[in-house]
Amino acid sequence: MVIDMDEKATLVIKNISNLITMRGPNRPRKKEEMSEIGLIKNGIIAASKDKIIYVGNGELPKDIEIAQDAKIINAQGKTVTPGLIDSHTHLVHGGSREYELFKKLEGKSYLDILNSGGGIYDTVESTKKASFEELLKKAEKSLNRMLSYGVTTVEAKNGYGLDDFNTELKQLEVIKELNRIHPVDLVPTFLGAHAVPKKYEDDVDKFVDILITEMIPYVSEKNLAKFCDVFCEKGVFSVDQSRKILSAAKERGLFLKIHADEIEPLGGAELAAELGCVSADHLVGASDEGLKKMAQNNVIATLLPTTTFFLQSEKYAKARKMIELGIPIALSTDYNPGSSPTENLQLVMTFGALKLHMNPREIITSVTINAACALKLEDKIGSLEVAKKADMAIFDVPNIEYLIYHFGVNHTQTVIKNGEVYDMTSVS
Ligand SMILES: N=CN[C@@H](CCC(=O)O)C(=O)O
Ligand SMILES: [Zn+2]
Repeated sequence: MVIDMDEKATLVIKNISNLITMRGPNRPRKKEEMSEIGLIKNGIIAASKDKIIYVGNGELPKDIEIAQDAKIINAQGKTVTPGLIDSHTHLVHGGSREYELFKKLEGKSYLDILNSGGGIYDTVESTKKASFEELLKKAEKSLNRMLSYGVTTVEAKNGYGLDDFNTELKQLEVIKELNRIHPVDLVPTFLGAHAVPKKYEDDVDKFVDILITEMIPYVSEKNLAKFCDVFCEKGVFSVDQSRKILSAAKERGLFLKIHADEIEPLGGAELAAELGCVSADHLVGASDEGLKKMAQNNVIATLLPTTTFFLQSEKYAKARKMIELGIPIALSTDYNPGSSPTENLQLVMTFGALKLHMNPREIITSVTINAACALKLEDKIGSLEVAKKADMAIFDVPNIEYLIYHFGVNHTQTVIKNGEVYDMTSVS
């Protein structure tokens, strides 16, 4: 192991029964690489403030000095992983949509509800009404919950203002403020094209034009987002409209994501490949041709199995086929008030096994290094290696298989974010 000897250790985690390092290249892992998790038995890891300075097994080398006030954690019987990364969320929104669940149970589909003016439009109304402070407090509560599940970095989208640009900006400002005050790092995504505003129903191209000429230039100038995203779906934004929006964002220096083929096979996967999107998300209906193109163009597939579950769809994304084709996979909660009202990434990992038939090592890869790649943060996070951020989760489980198997509960014992220690035993 490489050692950085200039810094004193301020945190040492020792006797780690299973240390999952995810060491390896800082790029998306695919095929068999997705099963290489860099497991160290009886591991030890040291950090100096917010950076990792040693990763190995047994004892620390003699030449690493331990600071007098260093925190020493004994992780005998525990499993340590890189801090988990939730790379697709709609964290900031007003209200909730519990009534919609029961409409779905009566047989209404997600798109039926949306097209009859409910769904996303309902959350748009609640988000418009909510003050900055109210949105901040609500999102902060969710972020605390995410941290408690071992999550240390979260992507967050706007998208509940639509043509009301001030509401979209309010959400992006909430994300910015949370990033400042909360230990979890947030990555902002501009999702102005989340649904067609009622006012532009008969002239969607007019709204696309506003996105391209007004909203995207403003967001990029003010540095309010790192990514741009579009809900490319039948009855929402077409492939052509999505292409226009994403191309304009790319020209302005934003990285691209796309909600692609969530329900219908529209050609979103093909578009992601054509435009060089960093990730294409959902993909339940993606065509085989689209998947092949994604593999050829190194587009990450962000899969959201709790959404498919909550929408009661029988068909899940074809994760095994994607892995076989060489598409790197990330797994995420898609936390949102309509189709995935959960902050629990550990639950998503269980669904990765039960519904996507991924093995435990592939699942860990999908919520660490591949999720880091989906946020273009692979140089800083996603694996436990010298010089990377001291972001880690200590789970009270004997192995990663157990973490996935004993489901619906929180296994986190401690979260380390930027070298700071957060005890989670009281919240689990
Ligand atoms: N599909 C579009 N957007 C979200 C759902 C948002 C909502 O229903 O509020 C998703 O990723 O599932
Ligand atoms: Zn989404």
